[in-house]
Amino acid sequence: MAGMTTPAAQIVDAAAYAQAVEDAVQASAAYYTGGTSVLDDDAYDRLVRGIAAWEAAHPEQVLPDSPTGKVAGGAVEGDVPHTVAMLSLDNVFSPEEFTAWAASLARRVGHEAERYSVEPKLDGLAIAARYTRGRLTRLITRGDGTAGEDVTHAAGTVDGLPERLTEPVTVEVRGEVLMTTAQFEHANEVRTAHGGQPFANPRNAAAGTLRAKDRAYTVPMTFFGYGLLPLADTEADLAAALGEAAHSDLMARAAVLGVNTTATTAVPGVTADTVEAVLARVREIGALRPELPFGIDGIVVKADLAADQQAAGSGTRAPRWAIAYKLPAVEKITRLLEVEWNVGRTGIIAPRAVLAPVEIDGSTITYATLHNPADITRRDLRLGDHVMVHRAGDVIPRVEAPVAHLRTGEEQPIVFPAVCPRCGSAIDTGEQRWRCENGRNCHLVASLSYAAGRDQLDIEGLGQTRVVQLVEAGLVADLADLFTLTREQLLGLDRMGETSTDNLLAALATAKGRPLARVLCALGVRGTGRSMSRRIARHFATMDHLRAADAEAIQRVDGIGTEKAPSIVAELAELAPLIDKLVAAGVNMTEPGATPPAAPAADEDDGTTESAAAPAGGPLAGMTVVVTGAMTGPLEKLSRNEMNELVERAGGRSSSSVSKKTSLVVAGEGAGSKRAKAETLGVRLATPDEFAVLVADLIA
Ligand SMILES: NC(=O)c1ccc[n+]([C@@H]2O[C@H](COP(=O)([O-])OP(=O)(O)OC[C@H]3O[C@@H](n4cnc5c(N)ncnc54)[C@H](O)[C@@H]3O)[C@@H](O)[C@H]2O)c1
Ligand SMILES: [Zn+2]
Repeated sequence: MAGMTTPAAQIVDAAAYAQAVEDAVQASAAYYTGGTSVLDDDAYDRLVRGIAAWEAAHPEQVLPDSPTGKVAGGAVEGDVPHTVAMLSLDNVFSPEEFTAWAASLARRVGHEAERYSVEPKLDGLAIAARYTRGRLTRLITRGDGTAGEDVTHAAGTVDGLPERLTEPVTVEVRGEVLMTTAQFEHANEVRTAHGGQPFANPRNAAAGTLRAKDRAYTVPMTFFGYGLLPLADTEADLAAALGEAAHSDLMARAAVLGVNTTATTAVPGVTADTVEAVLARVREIGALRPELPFGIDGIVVKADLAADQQAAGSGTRAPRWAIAYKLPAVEKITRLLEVEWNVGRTGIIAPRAVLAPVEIDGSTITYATLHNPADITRRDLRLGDHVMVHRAGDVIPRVEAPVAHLRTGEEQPIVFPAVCPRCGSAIDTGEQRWRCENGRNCHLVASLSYAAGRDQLDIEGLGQTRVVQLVEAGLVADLADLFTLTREQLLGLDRMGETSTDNLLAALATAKGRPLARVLCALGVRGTGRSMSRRIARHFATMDHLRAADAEAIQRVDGIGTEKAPSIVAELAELAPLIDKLVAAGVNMTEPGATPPAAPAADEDDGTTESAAAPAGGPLAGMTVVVTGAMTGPLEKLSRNEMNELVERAGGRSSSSVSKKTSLVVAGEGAGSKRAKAETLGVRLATPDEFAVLVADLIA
């Protein structure tokens, strides 16, 4: 995440400068008040950088309305004066820029900052909550920094901002009001049900909702505190204590008072003693960002000690003792050109948005997921809409919502298919995700290619082209047909010589002996992927035991809940004829090394029985292992899936994320954030070679 400072907009003359100032002020006003800016953050930042560059070259022409150097770009006002100014933050975009900032802070303070506090930069809006003798009496927005707007009407709709503190103290709590992803989805659902336009993203939704009065409905938001300070009538001892406390102590104090803080999240505020430690934490928070249930746009680093903060002081726009380390923007506005309906290997018909190409965090995005038809309706999307597109990490990009006030009236409704776009069969619309009634047979090529893939039955020589050939020749109508192919049938195909025929037959014979976990995965039971298939196979040991299980018994498998269990039962029922056919063709239906679960005793029906199938011993017994980076040495040829299988064969549990519960991280070359996280958490690390020694008996 180095050096992605937004390039400046090019401003060529005074007229363009004046226009840019007007545009920026307008966008800012919309952004902070109603949540309807026509610019995404990147476009806004580019504009402001262009304005700043022009002003640096033409200092005598700076317009009084210019957004530079002002809180909220000077675009908002308020009438409730703040006790202490509520400022913005300056930004850095790279480790180098952060290091330079830390050095400049050291020069101001006279020594290096004693300690830093490192917190996520929550992407909502700042608010001051005043408590009088423990009761919430006033809510005020940041406004222009000196005075804000009274939004006390929102009290009671913000989770984490209690109406009463646990102690009868008089204090001001500052923090961010935002909508979690779930709250945002809910807000748009409620809003569109009331005939309103959906909000483009959670931040806009929070801004619009906080200021709205007298709405027919309320939608919840969430508060995270990041400041605690005295008010004019705060008791003197408490006022003095708050003024001298380190930021980290104030946060602990806020939590004790009952205020929500980042301590409750996957990215709690921490302290760090050195610039290196700060940067390590920045990397960790950046890596966790795609998984967080709320938006963050960076990391805030503060001098932790009150003395250091006082020595550094504040400017008019931002304090000098804190800095925002910005992460790349994950949202851009672009146009929705078309919606495609694609049939997947299990017959699911999924809508996909075709977008005007847009660059987000270094990648050009042209497609985004639209989930399902109900989701399209809920978001009130139309063809031709400007849409906010979200993309974080490796997660598939998604359309958040239309930027509804940019509509021209030319937008067209999205037409849902009446029949399967692939085979013309009827569509089962009974569930959120629509499905072709032809099921797995609709897109047979996709389902067979998947089943033959490396992490499933691993049938060498059976690539997509060959699958198409077999299907078109009418030799294969389902997965089981593969295993009854004859030499003559194969030799009759184009480009199939003696050697390739023998090789394919040998590969099919090998595939018949794969463990149950691989067979389950190849069947493509909806709602189960590779690791879930392994857990199910280990738990039940044989297909017969699995097929005999009801929803309750399936719920005993780690990670299967009340929702998933019945759908797995239904899937297995649907697959029964195919499974019978596979058995008849001689395909293995057992999991080596696993033992079937004992019938539950009459007195233990609490559903918490541990899997009896896990091998009792093994070199990794009781350990949770994460594999990251490229494998080398004896493990070089193993895919990530095969590494996870190896971990489980050795009695361990494989996991993809590092936490305090992780026992071991196998870190190969190129391991990044997971290794960093293991190091900060003190989790044991092993190289691929060291790990190979540990499990030597299993890889012979
Ligand atoms: N799209 C638009 O039209 C538009 C218009 C104006 C501004 N913006 C965006 O807003 C940003 C600038 O806004 P800003 O002045 O609010 O500043 P900022 O968002 O860069 O930083 C200051 C704010 O960070 C927040 N914050 C979150 N977590 C915090 C923590 N742990 N500690 C302290 N503060 C924390 C506070 O609300 C604080 O006011 C830019 O990124 C810009 O792109 C966009
Ligand atoms: Zn179909």
